[in-house]
Amino acid sequence: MKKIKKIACIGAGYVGGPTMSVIAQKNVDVEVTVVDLNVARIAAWNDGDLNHLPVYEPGLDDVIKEARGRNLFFSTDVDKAIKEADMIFISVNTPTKTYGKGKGQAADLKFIELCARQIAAVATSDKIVVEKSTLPVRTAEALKSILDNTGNGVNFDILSNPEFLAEGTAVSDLHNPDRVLIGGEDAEAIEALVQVYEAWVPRERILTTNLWSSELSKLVANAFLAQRVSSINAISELCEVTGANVDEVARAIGQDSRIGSKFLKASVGFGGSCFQKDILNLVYIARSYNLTAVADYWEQVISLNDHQKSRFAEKIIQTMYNTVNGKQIAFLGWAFKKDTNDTRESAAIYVADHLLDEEATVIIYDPKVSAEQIYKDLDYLGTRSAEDNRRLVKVVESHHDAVKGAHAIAILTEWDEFKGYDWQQIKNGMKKPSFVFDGRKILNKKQLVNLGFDYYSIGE
Ligand SMILES: NC(=O)C1=CN([C@@H]2O[C@H](COP(=O)(O)OP(=O)(O)OC[C@H]3O[C@@H](n4cnc5c(N)ncnc54)[C@H](O)[C@@H]3O)[C@@H](O)[C@H]2O)C=CC1
Ligand SMILES: O=C(O)[C@H]1O[C@H](OP(=O)(O)OP(=O)(O)OC[C@H]2O[C@@H](n3ccc(=O)[nH]c3=O)[C@H](O)[C@@H]2O)[C@H](O)[C@@H](O)[C@@H]1O
Repeated sequence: MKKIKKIACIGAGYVGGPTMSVIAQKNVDVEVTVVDLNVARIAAWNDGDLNHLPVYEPGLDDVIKEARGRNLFFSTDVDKAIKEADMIFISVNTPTKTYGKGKGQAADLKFIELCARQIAAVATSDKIVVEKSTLPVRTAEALKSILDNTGNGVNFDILSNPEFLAEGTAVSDLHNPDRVLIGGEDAEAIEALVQVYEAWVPRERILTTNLWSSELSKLVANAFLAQRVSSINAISELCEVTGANVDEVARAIGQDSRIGSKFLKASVGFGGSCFQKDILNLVYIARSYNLTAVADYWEQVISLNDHQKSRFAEKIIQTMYNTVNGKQIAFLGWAFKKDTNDTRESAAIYVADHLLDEEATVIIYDPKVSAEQIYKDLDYLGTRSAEDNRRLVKVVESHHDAVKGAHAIAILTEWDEFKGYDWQQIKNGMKKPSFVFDGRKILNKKQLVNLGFDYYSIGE
């Protein structure tokens, strides 16, 4: 059995960076090199100041401190890393297509294909190629075809090893995964990857399947998780009109061990780079096999999520006497969830866009997201000019500056620090009546009502 000595990973993003760091941390005798075309990103991974890492994840700095320079390296020299490695992870982005056939639904595989072509062109020895990115089922077939037809006669084994980490808890998810999934055809290649994970993951948690089950399971896992959020969010609207409380309903149903208590927190809507993208991908695959009922079923998870985001924005407008024009609305949080600086598909972007259409002034504070990123997110929508976004939106460095003189506060991310603020002091500095719209259900309703806030929380 061949023991892996050198690993390369193409793509130093939210998955490639943390995943490879932990693999290196736990496999001291394996040299791990993470490569990326993005020079600034690699420079940030190599930065001596660990506060400058390109990905913010609790605990990641300690892992990097331990492994970087020992057996973990970050580089822009993709060819060299490919050439030297026995095993190559592909962890590049697979966004939703924005053009051509499948636009708005299918996964854009151009980055994956580029990696395959580069591996094929450069490799001079046998490689195990591991799909770490989330991919449509049967992508391995395409990869194999590119590698075998343009390669230098070397042997490529393809494995699927989707990643299940969640952002904000990436390091603990990687240290202690519910399961590791490996799909493949070649027993030796599978065993080589099993050995890498066995350095810290108990063998019974490493599942091996055929390639197609592994690729599909990743899309299905995300679809089921997102479906739970949309299901509870659908119930949150029903709670608001019936007098039920969605947290109480979630607790009551979650105690049923068949239902389970996790992922039942009603919110302003799910975000993140993957849930929507992966469901759209699943829908596209189902449609391409003419499975209309299956596609329609999963598409509803996204429709409900869109509804939840716009419903929250509408609630703010209606409650504030049907106009927010010129009113100052403080946003606490911009990231798609707490403990990450990632803003991709964050509900905050869409809620802000809706309010800006009504000419509200939005003042944003997020502990980890930069002003540059926030403007980039809004400009990307193309709803209004960059100039108008800067006229209507201010990004501030402290929550004090966001809430001072505000007509309303909207909670868009569940950062823990928001709970500990001096809400009496906040109230004193706000316009009256002072509204709070809690899109994350993190504040103490009784306390806020006692302080005289007009408090709205989803699902109550
Ligand atoms: N973000 C997450 O929490 C999770 C993401 N995934 C999946 O993992 C994959 C990667 O996601 P992220 O890490 O979030 O993406 P990302 O966008 O943060 O990172 C991808 C990186 O790949 C680089 N890249 C693209 N093409 C390249 C090439 N030809 N050569 C070298 N570098 C190249 C990009 O410059 C970028 O830095 C996606 O398929 C995603 O669906 C899976 C589980 C969790
Ligand atoms: O493929 C991926 O990218 C990853 O997608 C999700 O991870 P992530 O998006 O990082 O974060 P989650 O904790 O799943 O949250 C997703 C969104 O749902 C929201 N959410 C989650 C749970 C909940 O009960 N309610 C709720 O509104 C979160 O606030 C967030 O906006 C999955 O949980 C990971 O297993 C998967 O690897």
